[in-house]
Amino acid sequence: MNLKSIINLGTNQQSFSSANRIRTMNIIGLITVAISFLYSLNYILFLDNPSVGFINLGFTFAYFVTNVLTAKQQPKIAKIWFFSVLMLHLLVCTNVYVTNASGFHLYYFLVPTGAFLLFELRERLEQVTLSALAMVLFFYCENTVNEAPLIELSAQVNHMLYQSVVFFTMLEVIVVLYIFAKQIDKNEKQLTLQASTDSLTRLANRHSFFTEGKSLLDKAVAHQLPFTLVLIDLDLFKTINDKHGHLVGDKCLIEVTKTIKALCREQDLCARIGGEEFVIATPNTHLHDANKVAERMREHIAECKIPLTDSQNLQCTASFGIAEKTASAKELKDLLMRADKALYMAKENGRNCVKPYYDKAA
Ligand SMILES: Nc1nc2c(ncn2[C@@H]2O[C@H](COP(=O)(O)OP(=O)(O)OP(=O)(O)O)[C@@H](O)[C@H]2O)c(=O)[nH]1
Repeated sequence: MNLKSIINLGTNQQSFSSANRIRTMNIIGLITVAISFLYSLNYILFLDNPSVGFINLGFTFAYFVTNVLTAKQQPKIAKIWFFSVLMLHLLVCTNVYVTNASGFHLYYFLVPTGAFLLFELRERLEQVTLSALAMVLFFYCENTVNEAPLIELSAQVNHMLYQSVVFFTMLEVIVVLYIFAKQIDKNEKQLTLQASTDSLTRLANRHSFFTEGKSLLDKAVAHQLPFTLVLIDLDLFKTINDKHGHLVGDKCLIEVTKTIKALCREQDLCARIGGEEFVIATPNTHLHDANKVAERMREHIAECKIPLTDSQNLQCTASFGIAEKTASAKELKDLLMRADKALYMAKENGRNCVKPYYDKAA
């Protein structure tokens, strides 16, 4: 089991944001285990106090239980357990091992930050209760003097410990914020992708086509470059759905997408703008060139075989309407209207053919 799979423990079957929180809990759990272990070694090896070192190893093990609980799909219990162990540990450190001059109780600052970042938004009670408890315990530790600490520390060592607490607190805050900033960035990218992509074919959706297509067309107009729209509509698709079912219909759409994509260039914008309607925006392309590509696409679609059974295949065809940008059609909606008129002619002409729209004014 590598580090990545340990970090991902318990994230199966969780929603995207819950999985992120669990992952972060696992990372914090492991970091805390490491820090607590280092302190244990410090007590045993450098401060010559094995009993405190071994008590601390017990806390180290307790922190590790957090990761076991998340692995067992108990994320909420794992988080409550982690913060409870942390707060008890800090109390023991400050009021049993040493004194508040060590600054151990400053670690209580991590509790509200951690609780609000790690618990789900709906787990308000847990967030508020743990934060309030951390505040109470911080002030309790700050205002009580441990008269009989298990380890007597010099002012210099206390100062060193105090600095190490501040260092690790800052480090943990930085790591947590970094992880969350990365997750937010990843979530934003995923949401943007979902909002602009058709889930079945993974092509750009209607909304995305109108924004990206407009920008491509505007560039073509500004630089006086050719620009052509190819509108594609599967023939008698309703019959395919009715005869073979929607799943076969979906397979058909996926196969047609693959065929179209394979014949598109990098700069072409391919989108699914309706149920069985696709559009390709082809920058830097004249009508006659787009016509050739569309003709090739039509042939490839008609040759495409969608397996129904071991011995039976389904073949479908598509009709094409093409329109080029002209002086009288410089808007995406004008071009789409013209391509749609040409497509209507293709359907009228018996389907499975390509029809260009000729601008009479041109
Ligand atoms: N399987 C499947 N079918 C869809 C999807 N979106 C739309 N459809 C179907 O596509 C069919 C479109 O039918 P029509 O608009 O009548 O067109 P057509 O049967 O292709 O006829 P022509 O365009 O005249 O050749 C309808 O039956 C819709 O239910 C989808 O995502 N998956």
